[in-house]
Amino acid sequence: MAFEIKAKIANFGGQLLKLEHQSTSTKTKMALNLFLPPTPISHPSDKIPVLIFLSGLTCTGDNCPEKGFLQPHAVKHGIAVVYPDTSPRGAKVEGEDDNWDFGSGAGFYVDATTERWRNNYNMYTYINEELPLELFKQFEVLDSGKVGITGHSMGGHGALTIFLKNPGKYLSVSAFAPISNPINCPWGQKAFSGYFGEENKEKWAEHDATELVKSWEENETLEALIDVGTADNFYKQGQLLPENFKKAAGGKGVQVRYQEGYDHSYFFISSFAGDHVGFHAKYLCN
Ligand SMILES: N[C@@H](CCC(=O)N[C@@H](CS)C(=O)NCC(=O)O)C(=O)O
Repeated sequence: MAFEIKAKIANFGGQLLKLEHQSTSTKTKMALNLFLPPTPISHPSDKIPVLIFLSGLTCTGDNCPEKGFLQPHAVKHGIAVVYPDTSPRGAKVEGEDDNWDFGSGAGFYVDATTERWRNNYNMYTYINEELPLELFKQFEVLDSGKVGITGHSMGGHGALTIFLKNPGKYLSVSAFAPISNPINCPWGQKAFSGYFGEENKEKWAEHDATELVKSWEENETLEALIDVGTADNFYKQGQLLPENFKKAAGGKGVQVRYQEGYDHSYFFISSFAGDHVGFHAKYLCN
């Protein structure tokens, strides 16, 4: 459904709109932030390209605009940034608030198939279909043909899988410390067991970037940009496994950069936000 504009906040010369709407995918109210760069815009279509940023575990759509700061770089390139939430909230699913890495704040950008979760936990459809449809309907200035996707950690997993599952729909993809091979890490195994069931391994593979990239044939190239900090404890614990993704991608052009001394936090994201927005601008702004 249409968005209610709860607030407009001046930010880096543009405006951060705090939006809320009723979602048919999650059957809950969903909050998000939309950052609009200042006009005039100078893109061939006269519309504003869009970059979707998917956040990680425990986050809402507020963490990144408040601490990740993609906005000044988006202003430089004339790009809008969408910061959605990471799960439904208040769906009243039994146990949804019991874990920080499963349930609320941890929707994993999948459509759940298990009885308990499937009514509300449909973040794949929400992000990939409902949200853009509603945004392009209400904000006609946004360019529906110029959309890129990025994200952090669980959101990096969301960005990579949503990009790979929809060839041609998104023009660019990047990720900060993504969960790159969820079927082989504790976070992913816990989430996929809950959302798909322990036995449904076929479904698990459908939402695993490392599995998906093996069959990626779009021109045989995949110019993804991935950054991972070498001091990231989740990387050290084997939750992220970017090396598995890189290996599975073979010579397809995936760039994985290991950033010396950086951890998993938004200090890391803000440090490389400019590189990522610039990377997307190459594909979105021509
Ligand atoms: N709460 C977790 C940490 C979760 C965490 O680090 N989440 C990341 C995303 S995977 C994050 O960005 N958290 C929010 C923040 O730092 O603003 C813990 O206690 O280990």
